[in-house]
Amino acid sequence: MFDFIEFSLLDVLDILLVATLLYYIYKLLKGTVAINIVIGIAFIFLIWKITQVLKMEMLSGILGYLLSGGVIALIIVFQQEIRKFLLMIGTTNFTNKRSFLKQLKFLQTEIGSEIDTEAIISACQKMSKTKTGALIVIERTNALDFLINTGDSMNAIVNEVLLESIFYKNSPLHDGALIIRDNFIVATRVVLPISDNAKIPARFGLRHRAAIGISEKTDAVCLLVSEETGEISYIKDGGFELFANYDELNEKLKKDLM
Ligand SMILES: Nc1ncnc2c1ncn2[C@@H]1O[C@H](COP(=O)(O)OP(=O)(O)OP(=O)(O)O)[C@@H](O)[C@H]1O
Repeated sequence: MFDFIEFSLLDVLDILLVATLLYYIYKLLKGTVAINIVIGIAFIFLIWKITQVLKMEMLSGILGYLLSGGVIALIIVFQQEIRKFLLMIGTTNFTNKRSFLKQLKFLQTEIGSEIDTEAIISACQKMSKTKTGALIVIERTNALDFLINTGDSMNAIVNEVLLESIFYKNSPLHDGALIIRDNFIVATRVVLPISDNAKIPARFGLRHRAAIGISEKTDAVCLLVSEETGEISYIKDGGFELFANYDELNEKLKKDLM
């Protein structure tokens, strides 16, 4: 019955590539107003295809012109998003040899196997008690080099006291975010992209929006201590990860860094 459907290995590859592309576009646009525009365009595209199949010449012609001429308009409207998308593609595993090797799992190593999560969480606990604001970004497979340039690079092994002193209110390094790669603090005073997700409650300020922003655009995870409330937040994939206690937080972090 389905003899007319020819399906080759290339078609499978084609579908996989389109799915990957759509996934990245979705990841990039998730939570932004741009997603509504994309849904609108996808809808017009669908109607255009239907009108083509039904041979409705006039409507299909109008929609065809609209879609082809709209490409340039789209590039202008989505300038920022296209830039971020290319940046994200350019900084994923394949250009990062170290992460790429880890992805291949030849050595069965874990991305953050050596990261001293206990020291990080313990520092957060202390900063929470003193209501010291902190923003710690932990790199996973997406390289964060493009962010490091916005701050001061550093090369220090993760250490509880060091983390506390960096975020100490009078320290010249306390502002912005700190980046951890493997078990090293590789940058401080980093400026992160701010999320424009309209669903983030108004009580969360720029520190929270910055953590959400970077976790939307890359697969990095963030630990954040609020200066106002002392509350510790764990942010991943553009949202807050809930935890009941510090042991659970440590377990989650270790698992996510595998
Ligand atoms: N784009 C950014 N990248 C990195 N850090 C940022 C960024 N924007 C703000 N911050 C940090 O957040 C601090 C300001 O936090 P703000 O009070 O707006 O945030 P908040 O989410 O309300 O957090 P808190 O509960 O700690 O007040 C700044 O001093 C700076 O250190």
